[in-house]
Amino acid sequence: MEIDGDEIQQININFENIYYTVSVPKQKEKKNVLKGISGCFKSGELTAIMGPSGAGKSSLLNILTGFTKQGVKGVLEMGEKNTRYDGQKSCSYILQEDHLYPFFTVNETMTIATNLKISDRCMSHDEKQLLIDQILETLHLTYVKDTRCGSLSGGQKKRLSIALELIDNPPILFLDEPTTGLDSSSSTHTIRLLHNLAREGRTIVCTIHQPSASIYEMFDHVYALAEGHCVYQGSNANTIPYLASLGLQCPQYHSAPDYLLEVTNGEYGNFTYQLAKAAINDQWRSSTTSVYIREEYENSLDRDRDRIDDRISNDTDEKRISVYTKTSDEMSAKFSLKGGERTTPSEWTRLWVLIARCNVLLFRDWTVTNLKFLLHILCGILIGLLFGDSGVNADKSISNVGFLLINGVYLWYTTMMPSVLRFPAEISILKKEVFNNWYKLRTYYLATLITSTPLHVLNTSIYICAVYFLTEQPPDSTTFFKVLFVYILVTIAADGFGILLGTLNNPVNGTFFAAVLSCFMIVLSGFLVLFKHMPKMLQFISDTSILKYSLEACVVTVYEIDRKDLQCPEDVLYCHYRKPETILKELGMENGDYVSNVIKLIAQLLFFKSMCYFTLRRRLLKS
Ligand SMILES: Nc1ncnc2c1ncn2[C@@H]1O[C@H](COP(=O)(O)OP(=O)(O)OP(=O)(O)O)[C@@H](O)[C@H]1O
Repeated sequence: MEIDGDEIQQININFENIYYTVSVPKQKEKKNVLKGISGCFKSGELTAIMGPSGAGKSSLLNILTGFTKQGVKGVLEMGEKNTRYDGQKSCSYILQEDHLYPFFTVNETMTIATNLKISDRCMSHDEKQLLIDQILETLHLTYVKDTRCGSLSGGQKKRLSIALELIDNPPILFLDEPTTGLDSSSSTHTIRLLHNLAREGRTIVCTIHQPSASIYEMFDHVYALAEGHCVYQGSNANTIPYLASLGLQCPQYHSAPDYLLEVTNGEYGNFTYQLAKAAINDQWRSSTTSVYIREEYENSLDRDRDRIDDRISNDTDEKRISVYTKTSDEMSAKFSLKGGERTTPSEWTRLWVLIARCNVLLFRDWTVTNLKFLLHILCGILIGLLFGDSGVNADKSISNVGFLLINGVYLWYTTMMPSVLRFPAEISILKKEVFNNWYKLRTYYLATLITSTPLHVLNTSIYICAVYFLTEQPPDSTTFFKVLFVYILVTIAADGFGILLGTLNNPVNGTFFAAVLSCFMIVLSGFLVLFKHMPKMLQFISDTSILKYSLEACVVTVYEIDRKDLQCPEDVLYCHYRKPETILKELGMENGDYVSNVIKLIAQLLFFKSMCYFTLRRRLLKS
């Protein structure tokens, strides 16, 4: 099978006078995180953004990727001068943590990503599989192709995260601390891989905390930050000569990255200002600089001169070429099947891919589906047995109203609580995928709605079937389906309410607010405190309780005016609630109407669901 080769677009990133300020709570003055830094990250080079903790590395990366826009001033250009910067469209951002679904295998994860990124019109299924196989081979992941992501090692997860972003062959790759959490051999492997990918013409930029000397040597360009200033921009080999030019002689047995970090950390005094001034000069990036330095420092100590010379000769292009030629050739041979003009699938196609992914996830994560089924059946039987024949027994009518409320409360809680925790857990994956243009947020949200709704209907039906018949509610199908419909609406609304709280708060606060607000909803449902007994000025609050509408809709359905009298047990002398209308009057629901309550339920449900989308969007932008 032959697919035309795909040229990698060569894009340089230029930035000038980047200032980034943030507001700090309880402080009048804004904090200057980046203080007018400039630089150029070239295609075909692997760039390291280095510096001590808090220097502004992540802030710079977030600005370059387009993640951070607020509080940023300066010029960012991509490619030719004056080209409009649209980092988000041309780059992929690989975050520090590897956010992968643990229930999918490596091959499945790659297939889903390929289907989301490449249209079927430009690549057949077999061609996509070939592309996946090649990327996996290049990243040494073929042997774990059928392993679930949850069982991968840290290094394998990192390589898979890179593999996922290589599918659409982005010209720019940003990585936030790609070696964090990896052992030294995995770290070296990952950086070597990035180096090779850069050699194909990509612009690869990563932040790195404290690279070893061998890792440092693989970076073509080093951009060091300290206190928001650029304190060095140049090749790895020029680091020591650069510092020496400012009188900072690297001690014997110190590696260049260690010494650079020590200097930027202020271990030899505060040189930030001098370094920032000297770093404006970008002569340190070119290999010719090395020759210049050799002359410049001819008079330095023999030991230092030897080291400088060693560094310079190590960095000659000749050496680089001899080391990487083989790998580059291998890589280009492998990537010759990357595909010609690639088009992205429509959002409609992506929707189906996401629906399929959500469905598989639901069935693989047995705690979400099987356990819920089982619990609904067990709880349905238990609650049904507890309330016994309350549906027909006139002596148990008050218990039966309690039963109609308890059903709503049970379904509300069991649906809302997992939903509060669901999106905080998924937000990182969502953030990564939406930002890297896998799909739009609305497509994802629609897919989750489409997948979760049938599950809510099924769970509610299982529970209601058990309790309805065990408690001997009216046996006609119309009443059954009317009651079932009300509880389905409660369940779907609970899901929306949970997601809303989950996206507005962190999980701890989310569950706290969910519990407190639900308690109020129960109290305001019109059963524990009758509506007529509520203070007049507070009656309107009960309108916010979704459980009030569900209870009223169920009570007016079960105790409709023309229902026959309820049975009074022989051993009971007097049954006050024998006539259904007595119950309705007692609860103040004699004028209650099923349809209007259902409309209010639907309105609340739609409100929660649409608010969820906006809060999710806000949360995504904020994080
Ligand atoms: N949104 C923000 N609000 C307040 N302070 C911020 C914000 N963003 C960054 N900062 C501050 O700016 C400084 C630089 O942060 P940044 O995360 O860029 O540093 P870093 O070099 O990546 O550090 P590390 O290596 O520890 O991750 C820190 O002091 C941080 O507290």
